[in-house]
Amino acid sequence: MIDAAGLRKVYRSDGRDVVALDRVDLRVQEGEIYGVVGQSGAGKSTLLRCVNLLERPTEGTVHVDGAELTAMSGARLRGARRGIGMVHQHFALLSSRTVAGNVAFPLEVAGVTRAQRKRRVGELLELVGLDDKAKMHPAQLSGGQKQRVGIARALASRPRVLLSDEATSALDPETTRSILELLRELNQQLDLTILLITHEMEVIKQICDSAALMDSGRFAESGRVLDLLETPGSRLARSLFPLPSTEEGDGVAITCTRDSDAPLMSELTRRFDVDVNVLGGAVENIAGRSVGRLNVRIQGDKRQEALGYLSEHGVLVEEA
Ligand SMILES: Nc1ncnc2c1ncn2[C@@H]1O[C@H](COP(=O)(O)OP(=O)(O)OP(=O)(O)O)[C@@H](O)[C@H]1O
Repeated sequence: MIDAAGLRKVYRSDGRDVVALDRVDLRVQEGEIYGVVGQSGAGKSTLLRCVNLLERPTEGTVHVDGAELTAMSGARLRGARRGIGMVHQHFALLSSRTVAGNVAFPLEVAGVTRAQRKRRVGELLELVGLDDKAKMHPAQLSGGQKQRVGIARALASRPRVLLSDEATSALDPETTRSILELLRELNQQLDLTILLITHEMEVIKQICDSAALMDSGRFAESGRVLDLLETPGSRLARSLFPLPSTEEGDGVAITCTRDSDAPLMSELTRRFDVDVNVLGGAVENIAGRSVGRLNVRIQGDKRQEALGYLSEHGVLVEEA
């Protein structure tokens, strides 16, 4: 759905070049939620702005829904952009307009008739759970409600793709969760493809199917979240699901991302006559799946065979 290839963006600042994007390849499949996470200055906002051509990349191409945006300009580009909604960290609402007036704004710009606007605004406010707030002004709303207005406005022209620029960064944890749940519902109900940027691992954990870790204008890692969790040494996996640290130096970290019918631990002790000691760990819901990460100590003559057995059964085994 989104295919950006070889994206480079160089800004000229104070007489020197700043490379904000350094040959980034991004592929977001139709219907998925893709999160880009990284520290401040990593290039996340630049990437998002290059995807909808608010910023023209210095090099590289961007295709969205099969159309090459980098080959367009003027009215054609503005038309293509209607298929891409955007939500902002600080909501970007018009304070003089009501909630309904804010949501109607892009429809007015697009020349939609008054009757159609009214119907569409009603549908959109219902979709985001604000049908009783139509006549209020942004100043009368909570942060979460403002973001719901921002989301409704972004969906006004029925885009197939939604870009989210730190949509939950200004919100408290509980409101963040409810906005993320809303995004997940919209993704499923409307088959909406979502590309979001964030600096919060929780966002990736809660709703993303795929993710990339951005560092100095590049993707240090990218892929399906569950695949990354099964990738030895993945930084993203470690940040997503850190293992509780233990005093023991000989622990083995094991990560299990699939449901297993086999009682693996008791099988280990039976088959290989090893002692298994759980030093710490947790089970969390990540990308819609229960993922377990344990720090264990396995002792016995057949320790290596036991670890091999775990690997054969799809468990990621990382020795200290
Ligand atoms: N218009 C600009 N002119 C010059 N340099 C810029 C411009 N916009 C961004 N940069 C630089 O490009 C780099 C990437 O910035 P960008 O805003 O994309 O990072 P980010 O990961 O989104 O950071 P943050 O989370 O703080 O918004 C930074 O070094 C930044 O200073």
